This record gives sequence, structure tokens and C-alpha cells, in this order.
Amino acid sequence: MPTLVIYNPACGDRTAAQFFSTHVLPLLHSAAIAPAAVHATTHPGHAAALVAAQLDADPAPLTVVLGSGDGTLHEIIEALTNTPPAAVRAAAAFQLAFALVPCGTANALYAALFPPAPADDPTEYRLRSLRALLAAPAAPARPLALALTTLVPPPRAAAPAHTAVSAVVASTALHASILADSEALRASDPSLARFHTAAAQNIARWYAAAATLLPLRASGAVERWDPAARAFAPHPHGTPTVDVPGPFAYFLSVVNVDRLEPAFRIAPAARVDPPRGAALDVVIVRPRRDPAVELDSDETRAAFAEKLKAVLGAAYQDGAHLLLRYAEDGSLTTEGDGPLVVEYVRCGGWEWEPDAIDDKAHLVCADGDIHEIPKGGKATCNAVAPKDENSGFAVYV
Ligand SMILES: Nc1ncnc2c1ncn2[C@@H]1O[C@H](COP(=O)(O)OP(=O)(O)OP(=O)(O)O)[C@@H](O)[C@H]1O
Repeated sequence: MPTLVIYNPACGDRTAAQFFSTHVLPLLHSAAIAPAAVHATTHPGHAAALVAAQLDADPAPLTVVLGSGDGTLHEIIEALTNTPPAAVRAAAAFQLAFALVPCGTANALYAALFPPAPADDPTEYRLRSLRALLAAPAAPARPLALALTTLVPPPRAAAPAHTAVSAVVASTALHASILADSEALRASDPSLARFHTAAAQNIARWYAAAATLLPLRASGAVERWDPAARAFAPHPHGTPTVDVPGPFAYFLSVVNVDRLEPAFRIAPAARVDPPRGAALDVVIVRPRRDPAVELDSDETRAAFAEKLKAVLGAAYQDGAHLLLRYAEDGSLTTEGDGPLVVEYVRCGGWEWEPDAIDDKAHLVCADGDIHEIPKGGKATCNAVAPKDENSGFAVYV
């Protein structure tokens, strides 16, 4: 199987080149793996073009040793899914297996596949996927599910639908707004502090939209997490789709991961109770479930924003946000049997139809890329899995 080595020298703290020359390339050499080529990317889109060129020249199963964050991985997966190289189209299937070397800022997929422990040696920790490649075929690569989000224009619109491809996250509401605003702030604030600025700008916002959850292919139902039983159970309102009226504060789905940063375990069951087949774990917060929310006013939204901050803070406490409930007065508690603050569901997909008047509800985030739903349109997101173990994308774990 040919092996291509690609790293993004500009990602994270910009140390990928040094890490590759000091650790990755010597390790490949000592394992007698001679890469077909070693590339440092020079611009956005470069990694995808390099992989496409390799697959066009030779559509055989390919291994890519990839030094990057989630963004470069996303770029390769989206490009190959939406526009497979001609030779791959002719072969009707391909397998691309990654050995990931985390060099980005968040590295959500890597952190989910290799949850960090305090005792980890930092260098060895970053070499775990590469070591799994070297141990293959004892440990074959693990297939990745994908979330395909189609931005559907209104009926009779001239523009074609666009499909975004995620290997980590597909979101709307707060998460999409933070990503969009932090990108706009990048020029004035290149530090990570821009994410906090963007969060503060959006935390009190509610998003006017209607969502529908689509059933899992495996069970034919939408499932809802029961924190007391620590298990999913069929959603009580499933028929088999579940209508979820807005407004929303938070709406985020993940695929392949239980976390978006090493400690931010927003969808813990994705690891402790992984889905069988293609599935999305969706985390929803809707302000109208809060007994203290009666009127919609600035004060109400400001008070609810504090609760949302507490929810997201609890996600850093080993996924404790799923235990939060409303007391009768709307305060947050982990006692009693009040309504759960977070609705955590597992489903085959979702639809999101924003109200025309709410511009921010039209934003969709796919692995960090921001897309806009055309006015009068909607977003439809579906989980898909490789059709067999010899096709699609996989990661050495
Ligand atoms: N030489 C380059 N210069 C600038 N940008 C590049 C270069 N090569 C790739 N890119 C782009 O850099 C972007 C960010 O890369 P990546 O996601 O790998 O790192 P990150 O943002 O630091 O990490 P994470 O996604 O884990 O937070 C990608 O969208 C990619 O297209």
C-alpha cells in the first residue's frame, strides 16, 4: 500500500515540520516504510490536491501520514467525497487510511480516538496513530462515519444544493455563530482569545428555527440519552421522526468523536456507548424548557445565558452537563426529576429550517467551515458509513 506523508507547517503552534523531521520520518525509516512522497503544504487546499493527484495516478488503497489539525483532514475528506479523482470514480471505491499526527490547535478527532491521560509522554502521545499503522495488520484502520450536510435552496431556486462533509462536527446555533465570528475577528486578534470574544458576543442569542430528527438506520428510531440509566432508549416522541420546535440556544451534532477539545466532552456516550453503524450524537439546548423562561425579554435571555455557560462549563467536567436539570424555579441542579437541561439524542440525521428573519440561524458549521443556508431553504444532515471495510476513510487507532 503506498504511503504519502503530508504535514501542514502553518497549523497549531507551527511545529509540525520539526516534529516530522525529528520523530515521524525517523520512525517510518526504522520501520522500513519508504513514503511515495513527503510534502509540507504551502496553502489551503494543497493537502487535498496532493491526495487527489496520488489517487489519480494510482487508485490503490492509500495510507496518508497526516500532520495537521482537524481542518486539513476535513479539507481532504470533503474534497475527495464531493469530487473523487477520475481514477477513483472508475474504480468505484477506494480506501484512504490515515495515521494522524496531531499538530493543530484542538485536534478533536485525535483526542477522541486517543483520550489523553495526565501520565502520557507528550511525544509518544502524538505518535500513537503512527504506531498503530506500524502494528498493522494486527490493528486494521478504524472506518470513519461522515456527516453530509446539504444546504438545500428553496423550491425553484436556480442555485444547486451544496453538500458539506464533516468527520467531526456539524452544528448550527451558538457553535456555528462562535466559529463564524471568531473567523471574522482573526485579523484583529490572531490569538485563541478571539473564541472567547465570539462566545461572549453570541451566548445570549436564541435561534429561530424548527428541527426534525431522523431515525437511525439500524433501529428505525431516534434515541434519547437517559442519564439515570446511562443508556439510550427510543425517543418517546418518535414516529419515527421527532419534531423539535425552536427557539434554540445550542444545536450541535458530532460524528466519530465524543469531544471537540481534549477536555470538552460534549457527547460522552459516543465513546462509552458507541453507535452501531452511521449515527449522529446531537446535543440540544432549548430555552423554553427552562421553567423560569416565561416572557422573551433581554433580562430573560441574559439570565438564560448564565445557565448555558454553566452547561458548557460542565461539559469540561467529564460530560457532567448531561446530569443538569431544572429545579422548579429554573435554577440548575443535579437532584430531583426536573426537566433535563440538555437534550442528548442519537439519530440518523437532522433537518434544520431557519426562520427567514433570523440571519444567524442560517449559519451551519461543518468541521470549522461556515456555510449559510440560502434564504427560504434548509439544511439536511445525514450520517453515512463506509459500505465495507475496504472503502471510505479510516484512521489507524
Ligand atoms: N501552508 C499553509 N499556510 C496556511 N494555511 C494552510 C497551509 N496549509 C494548509 N493550510 C490550511 O490551514 C487550515 C488550518 O489547518 P488545521 O485545521 O490543520 O490546523 P488548526 O486550525 O491549527 O487545528 P484544529 O483544526 O485542530 O483546530 C486548513 O484549513 C488548511 O487548509
